[in-house]
Amino acid sequence: MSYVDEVLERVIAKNPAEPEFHQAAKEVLNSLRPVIEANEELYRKEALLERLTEPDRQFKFRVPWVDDKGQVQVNTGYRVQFNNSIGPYKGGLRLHPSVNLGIIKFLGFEQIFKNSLTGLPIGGGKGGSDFDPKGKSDREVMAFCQSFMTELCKYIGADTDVPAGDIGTGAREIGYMFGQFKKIRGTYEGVLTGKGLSYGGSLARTEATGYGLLYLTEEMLKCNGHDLKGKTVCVSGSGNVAIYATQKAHQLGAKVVTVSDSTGWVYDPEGIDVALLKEVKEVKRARLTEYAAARPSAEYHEGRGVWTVKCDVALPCATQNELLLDDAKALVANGCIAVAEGANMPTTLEATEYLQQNKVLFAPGKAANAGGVATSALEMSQNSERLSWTFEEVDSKLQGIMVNIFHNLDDAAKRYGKEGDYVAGANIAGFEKVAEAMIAQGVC
Ligand SMILES: NC(=O)C1=CN([C@@H]2O[C@H](COP(=O)(O)OP(=O)(O)OC[C@H]3O[C@@H](n4cnc5c(N)ncnc54)[C@H](O)[C@@H]3O)[C@@H](O)[C@H]2O)C=CC1
Ligand SMILES: O=C(O)CCC(=O)C(=O)O
Repeated sequence: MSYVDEVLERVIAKNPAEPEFHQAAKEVLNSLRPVIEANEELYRKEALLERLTEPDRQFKFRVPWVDDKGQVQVNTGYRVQFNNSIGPYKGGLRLHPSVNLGIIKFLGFEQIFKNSLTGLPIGGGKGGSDFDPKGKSDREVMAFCQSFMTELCKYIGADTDVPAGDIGTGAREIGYMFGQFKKIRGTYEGVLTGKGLSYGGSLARTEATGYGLLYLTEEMLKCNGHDLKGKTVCVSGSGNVAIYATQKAHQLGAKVVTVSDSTGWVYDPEGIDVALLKEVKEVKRARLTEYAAARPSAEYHEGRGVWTVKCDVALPCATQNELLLDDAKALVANGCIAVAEGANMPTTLEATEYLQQNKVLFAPGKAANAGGVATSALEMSQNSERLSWTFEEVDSKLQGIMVNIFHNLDDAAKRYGKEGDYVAGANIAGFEKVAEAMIAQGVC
């Protein structure tokens, strides 16, 4: 049996009932086969893949808090510190009822390679809780965040592990968590990123994941003889990533015609009105029905359906496994030329394979959405030097990082005879640096 197959079997046996983690491990290890085969003796002796697929450590803890009726509620908190061979653990905190250990492990595993691709010194980690901020009062969210941080603060620090936002964790939640960290630990340090601008946050971090997605997509299209300008784009989701992806797509001359949330989706043939979307989602925290009610050109549909709309470019920006094989077939049938993942692992393995077989340019999330964590690393740099950079300075560094990521993964794919396979390219380019650092640091 090949080394990759042995390790995949081991991952499944050792981590039962964690399908998302199995899926991420399969995607990465299968596409690393040519690299592993070229170095098999060394990697086997080093047990490199066994070490890479086993988190350094994982924390699971009780998060009790009191709701507005005086009732005690109990959630489960997680932090998985996956790999710190190239820098302190770095990765977001997801607050969503679906969160479990397997989901946090898939996200933490992906983060290792994504963070390596940024070219910045950050290792991979992820955390979160099954707490649902939806429908909770600000006081309830604060109570949860304070309780969550009361435990998490034992394991994190500016040079150890630096969490940030993800689904359900935005500026409000980061603020409450930062306040509690400071109160308990008594230090003022860059322990979280995505902070507010008045207390150490970086300009452009809010926009970074969505903007970065478009910078990479534009470069991928350009290098394949296409122009983003004039293209019709379908976006899914309507959170942080989706909003700023839509905004940047419009700035670059494309037209985004869809967005979605967990209950429905909007088709707006005149182009999504970003100011209205921000008002509905960021200010009112309301459903997309409110967007459709205020916008005469928009149609609202219940359920899923974004990928049935004819588009040139598809940007899944909601959550994992939201673009299925049938969706991929519909995109291909409608002439879609590119898919770039704003979310983490939004495309199933079967759908990815179908898109690639049908010559759709496919940029995987660990490359395409790396602008968020890259800008978080820029926030860490600013915190360390006690300075703040301008929006333009951060945005231009972000743009450079995203263009570089594309060329690095394009080169890596070519080096291993997989030209145009950006999934393989991203995994290989991300893996090479981490593998070298792990071997250089000995058995640890
Ligand atoms: N915020 C960031 O900087 C980064 C986020 N990501 C990824 O991007 C994705 C979106 O994250 P954010 O925009 O930050 O979160 P968010 O909480 O701001 O928005 C999430 C969006 O996804 C939608 N959504 C959630 N579950 C859904 C479901 N089952 N079906 C349809 N829609 C659903 C929500 O309605 C919301 O519109 C996630 O996969 C996250 O891991 C990746 C890199 C960085
Ligand atoms: O900004 C960060 O540290 C993490 C962003 C994130 O969670 C991700 O890249 O998926």
